[in-house]
Amino acid sequence: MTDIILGKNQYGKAEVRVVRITRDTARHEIEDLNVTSQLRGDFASAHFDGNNEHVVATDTQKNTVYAFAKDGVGSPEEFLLRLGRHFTGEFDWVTGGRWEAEQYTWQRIEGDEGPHDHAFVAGGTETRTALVQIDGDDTTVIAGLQDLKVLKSTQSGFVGYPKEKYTTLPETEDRILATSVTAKWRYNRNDLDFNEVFADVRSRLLAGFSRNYSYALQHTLKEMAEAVLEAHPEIDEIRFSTPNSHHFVVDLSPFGLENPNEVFFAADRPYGLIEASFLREGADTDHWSWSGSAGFC
Ligand SMILES: O=c1[nH]c(=O)c2[nH]c(=O)[nH]c2[nH]1
Repeated sequence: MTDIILGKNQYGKAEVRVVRITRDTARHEIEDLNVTSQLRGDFASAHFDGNNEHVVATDTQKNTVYAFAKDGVGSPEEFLLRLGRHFTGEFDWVTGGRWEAEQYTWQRIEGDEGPHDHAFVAGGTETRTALVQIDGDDTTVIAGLQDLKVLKSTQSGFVGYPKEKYTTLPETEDRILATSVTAKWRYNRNDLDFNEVFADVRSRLLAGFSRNYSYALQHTLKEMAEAVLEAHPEIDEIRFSTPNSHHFVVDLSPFGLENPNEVFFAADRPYGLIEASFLREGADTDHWSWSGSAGFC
């Protein structure tokens, strides 16, 4: 018999879809989440002995998500912290875990008499994300957003790159810059008003994107990161994954027409993929809490 030991493992229920309507008044609130709960700890006997006495069923984890939603969500970060503290507090052998959520954006429909009380429209492509990682006494919260589509129609260029035998790209000092931002930022505290900080980070990301001339998407990411890290000492690090959604000027000369950056072909692929992390000086460049977050360098 080959000796086998158990390496890293975690388990739980993935993608629990929960919609919480707060209906204390006629003006309803909606919170729409996709929650994943994964436990880590001593689960060797389940893997080696067929003994499930430590296995808090994934079905139980799913039910806990729905039961906790009865008390309200509040913010995805707080909701995940409640779940994580519950599982690590309730079961001695659960020493940590990973709790992750996406929150979908719903906005009130503008009705005849202003914002509607209980009718909503999906808020475009953007999704808010949250992650809570617990390892023993360490709890780390990472907030984020994905698929936030932004574009500026001028004040962007790309020049000065190496020209060699495979280079055909012409330099430009006036192009469209467009991307779909996926960003995640790591907090150094857990006692925050997460909704308030999220709203402010989002608006600073947009301000950073739009503020200055862009020499490259790389340069603009640094502007966005700086806007966030300067204003939020409770954030140690922000990571980006951003496709450069190329817009090519269409050659209209065959039709005898000029095209001074007015008509573009919006290519969906291939796209440049620009990823970068920015940290407060002295922060941990490889913090353990990023483990399992795919799609970032
Ligand atoms: O903002 C850009 N960054 C690049 O790295 C790059 N490369 C490229 O071909 N175009 C661009 N644009």
